[in-house]
Amino acid sequence: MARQRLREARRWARAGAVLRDLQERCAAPVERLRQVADAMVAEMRAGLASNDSEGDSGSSVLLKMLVTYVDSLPSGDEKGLFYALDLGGTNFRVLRIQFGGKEQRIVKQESKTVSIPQHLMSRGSNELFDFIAAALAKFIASEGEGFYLPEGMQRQLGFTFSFPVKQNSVASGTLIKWTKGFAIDEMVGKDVVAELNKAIKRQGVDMEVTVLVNDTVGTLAAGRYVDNDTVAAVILGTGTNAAYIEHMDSIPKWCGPPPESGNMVINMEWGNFRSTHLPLTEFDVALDAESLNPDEQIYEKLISGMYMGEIVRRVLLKMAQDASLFSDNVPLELEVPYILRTYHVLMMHQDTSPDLRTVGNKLKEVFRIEDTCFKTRKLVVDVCEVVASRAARLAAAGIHGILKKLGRDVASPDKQKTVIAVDGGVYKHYTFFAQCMESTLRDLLGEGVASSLVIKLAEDGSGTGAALLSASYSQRLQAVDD
Ligand SMILES: Nc1ncnc2c1ncn2[C@@H]1O[C@H](COP(=O)(O)OP(=O)(O)O)[C@@H](O)[C@H]1O
Ligand SMILES: O=P(O)(O)OC[C@H]1O[C@@H](O)[C@H](O)[C@@H](O)[C@@H]1O
Repeated sequence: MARQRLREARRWARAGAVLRDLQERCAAPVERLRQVADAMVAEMRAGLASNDSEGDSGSSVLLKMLVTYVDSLPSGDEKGLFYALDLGGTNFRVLRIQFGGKEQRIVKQESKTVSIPQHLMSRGSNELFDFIAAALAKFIASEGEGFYLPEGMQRQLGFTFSFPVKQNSVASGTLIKWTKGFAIDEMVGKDVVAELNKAIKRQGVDMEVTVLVNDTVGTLAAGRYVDNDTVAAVILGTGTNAAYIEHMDSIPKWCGPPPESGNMVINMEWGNFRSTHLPLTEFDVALDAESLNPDEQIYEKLISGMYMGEIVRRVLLKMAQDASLFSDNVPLELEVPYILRTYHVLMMHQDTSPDLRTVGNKLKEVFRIEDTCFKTRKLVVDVCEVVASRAARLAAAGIHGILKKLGRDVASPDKQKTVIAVDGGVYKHYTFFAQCMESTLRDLLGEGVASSLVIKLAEDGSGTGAALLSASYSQRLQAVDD
């Protein structure tokens, strides 16, 4: 018995050592976050100055700081029926909105979400776009009461594409590289609007793509539609990214006449950020090496939904191997990459039951680990907390970087309000993450400055924003034709 207790004590000591090491390596104190924010600003400047950032995925510049050709955001006067197609990392959505101008704003809106079959993420581009166009055709066929298309008008579509694109105009652009779980090699370098248009034609649908935007740009447009003080948008979903409104005189790589507004929305593609100040662990290094895009999107792999669950799994696997945390043999499912979703992590992390019953159920459901004791469940929660806290704090540092670049990290004499629109399944559903990110931002800014900063959920903003931009740019084209 005594030997058994000794063995037991040693096991817990080893498991505890893995946790303490993780806590040390994931530590993101405020001073380190300030260094991350400063590094983000430096990379923003580099991406705005370097032309090679726009082109190939092999460019030396970390942040592509992509010019979006969106130089003016919705005025609120948008009128008419517009469609949007929002292709994200996990789902895609089709939506239609009847805009009623300044007074009526959004008169009616309908949408349908479709999860993207895993196999379509790595097959041919025709299969992916035919699948999307077929869903779009079906959705258009269900257009009912309350949506009015003027006689002879073609239906118009805003296309939100949540991957890095080199824009050639507001309505066309070529795929620079895939990220998250996509890997359709033959599509890299192709014009994504041309691919969609061909698939729409194959469906016999008469529709024109009037804008191509990143989901951060769509979210920014949607944020601005409800609050004129919106200056940036952040996505914390399957992947992560940010867009913001830059002044033309701060974009050295821009050549040609400046747009009338004097502003340009920049798609930062901040997921590709990296810095020696980022707290990386052996688990992050191994995850990156075994990912679809090794050595890329390092910041994204630390903070977004596709990866948080996988990091937690890797830590639990080490605890199982080094300390026989769950039993003498390692459960087979614990070795399966990406079997643990961020969705599971938030469910376990936010378990308030006295015996952590939800944690026990998730361990059973995902890894077929039965009869865990409270101490084991508590350790699992502690691992979730470390991974989610690091992610949320690093996201706050990124936002602090944008505020610094815009000079909005200091108190303004007129107490100017700054709004940042945020969307994505992690921010929307992972309450602890959102709260930790916002409290970290307050620590970084200080209460004075933080009191004029608003972080606002722009629910499904990327699709709404794409429809809005489709409306505002087609009206702009109309004005030019008249
Ligand atoms: N309750 C939840 N429901 C759906 N996704 C969630 C939830 N909680 C966290 N997530 C995470 O959010 C990500 C999906 O983000 P979302 O913005 O919905 O899709 P997309 O990235 O395709 O735009 C996934 O990585 C998922 O793990
Ligand atoms: O909405 P999602 O799928 O989480 O995408 C967020 C970001 O994911 C990144 O991987 C893409 O490079 C960005 O373009 C995108 O904005």
